[in-house]
Amino acid sequence: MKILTAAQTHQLDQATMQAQNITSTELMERAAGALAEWFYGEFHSNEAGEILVLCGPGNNGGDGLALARLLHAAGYAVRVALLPTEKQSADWQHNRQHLPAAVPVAELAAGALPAIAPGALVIDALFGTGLARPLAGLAAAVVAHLNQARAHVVAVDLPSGLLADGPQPDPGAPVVRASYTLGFGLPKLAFLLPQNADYVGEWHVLDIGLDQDFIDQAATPWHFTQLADANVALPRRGRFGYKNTFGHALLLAGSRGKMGAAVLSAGACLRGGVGLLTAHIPGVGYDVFQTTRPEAMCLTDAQADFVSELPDLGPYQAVGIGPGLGQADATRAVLEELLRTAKVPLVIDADALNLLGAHRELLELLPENTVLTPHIGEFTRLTEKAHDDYHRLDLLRAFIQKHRCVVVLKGAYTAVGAPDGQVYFNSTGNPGMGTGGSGDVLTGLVLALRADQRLGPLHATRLAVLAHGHAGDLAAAETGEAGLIAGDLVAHIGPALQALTV
Ligand SMILES: NC(=O)C1=CN([C@@H]2O[C@H](COP(=O)(O)OP(=O)(O)OC[C@H]3O[C@@H](n4cnc5c(N)ncnc54)[C@H](OP(=O)(O)O)[C@@H]3O)[C@@H](O)[C@H]2O)[C@H](O)CC1
Ligand SMILES: [K+]
Repeated sequence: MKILTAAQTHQLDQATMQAQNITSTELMERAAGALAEWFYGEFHSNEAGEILVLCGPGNNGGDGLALARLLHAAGYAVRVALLPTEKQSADWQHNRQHLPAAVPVAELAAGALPAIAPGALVIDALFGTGLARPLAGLAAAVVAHLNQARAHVVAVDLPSGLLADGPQPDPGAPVVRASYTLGFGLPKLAFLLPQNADYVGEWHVLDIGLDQDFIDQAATPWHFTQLADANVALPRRGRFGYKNTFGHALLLAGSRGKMGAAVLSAGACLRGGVGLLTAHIPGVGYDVFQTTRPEAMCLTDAQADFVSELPDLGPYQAVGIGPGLGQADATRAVLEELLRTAKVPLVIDADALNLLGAHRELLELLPENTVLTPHIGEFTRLTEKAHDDYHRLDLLRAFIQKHRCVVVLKGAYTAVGAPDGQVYFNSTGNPGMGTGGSGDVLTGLVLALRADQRLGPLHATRLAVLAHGHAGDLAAAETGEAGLIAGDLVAHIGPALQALTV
């Protein structure tokens, strides 16, 4: 699914009207209908209490007026408060005229803002994608008043005051803190960034039949990967597939006290469908590794406590390095030798990323399409401290294009960046996955899919991220989010991949 800018969204509206030969009023009616359907499912008219609809002067306010009419017709108690302005959009006027007289309407005024009881339902239809500048004056006062009220706010299209696609020009200007945000057609970039989470709340995208041809042709670096995405499905295993098709992977992992990372990562690689797995680990880990992962082969390093040797890479179709590795100088040398000599896909995580961050000259050695899987802290060590989430995305795009690699920037909506600068946000996963070892599991899964000879680098990585999150969702359904541990992720990789197989 693509993510478009506010400007592209306006063009998409126009293209939809043209292609489907409908008026903007009809499109607004569809939007309001979709909003109302969501409401019927979420809040029963007997329990909703009186719903306050705050309407701005543009089409966002028009959506609010149309929704107020539909909710009133469906038996909800509704009142409307209008932001006074000199001009209103044509569809606003149409929907104002069609609002039944039985719905109370008031104009918002500075000294007389409407009383909002705690827990009341409020629909925020003040501003959407037409926001042209930070909120000030009466509009800002209304939003501040609303945020203080501790109401349940449902934002239409965007929380008012928030830009769809870029940072706030005035961080001091107020933005509605919504419990729910209901967008149309496609998610917005703003929905996916942690800095906006308190404004956006739980978001949903409602289908209003927007023109697919326009969407297909629209240029954007931003995408949203969902379970149903055909581009990231796992091909079924042919009856005559054999171990070589699925590859022989090498995993360099573990150090004294961190052998669990190697065990978890190896487990994920095996459950990810790799043909064969060999782990190269420090001597200290031999017993624990062979006992817990009898399906894998095991090479032990001359050093007991850390990895100091690179084995012959001849037999392998992909190499992963990093989980639990430590940052010994001899380990840095192994990483350097790997980068200089590997002819097969590489997956780099955890302490191997920290070594890259501490020795940035090594970044020049990264083979094309190497997969790096940093969390935000590790990414900062590779680049610089971002001043906000949008800046971090700029840094991500600059990094992937410069180094021609695939970066998995881990977070609530993990972003997979490709060497051509395209970025794919992941939709699966839950907060229970913020637990030790979760990243090691992802590394093992990416490694398995990079070893799979049927998948390209981006396909393998996006699929691994999607399946990892889905495994987390399947696991959390059994354990709850708090009880989720990384081993549960490993146990659910099989069913998660099964669900993604075509
Ligand atoms: N496909 C869709 O997404 C559909 C979206 N719809 C809805 O339409 C809005 C976008 O409507 P638009 O009229 O373009 O914009 P807004 O309603 O968000 O706001 C425009 C008006 O607000 C004024 N404005 C802008 N910024 C400020 C501000 N900081 N303070 C005060 N006033 C502001 C602006 O006035 P100008 O002076 O800038 O001209 C406009 O009056 C979208 O979000 C959806 O909700 C359609 O209903 C259906 C399809
Ligand atoms: K809004």
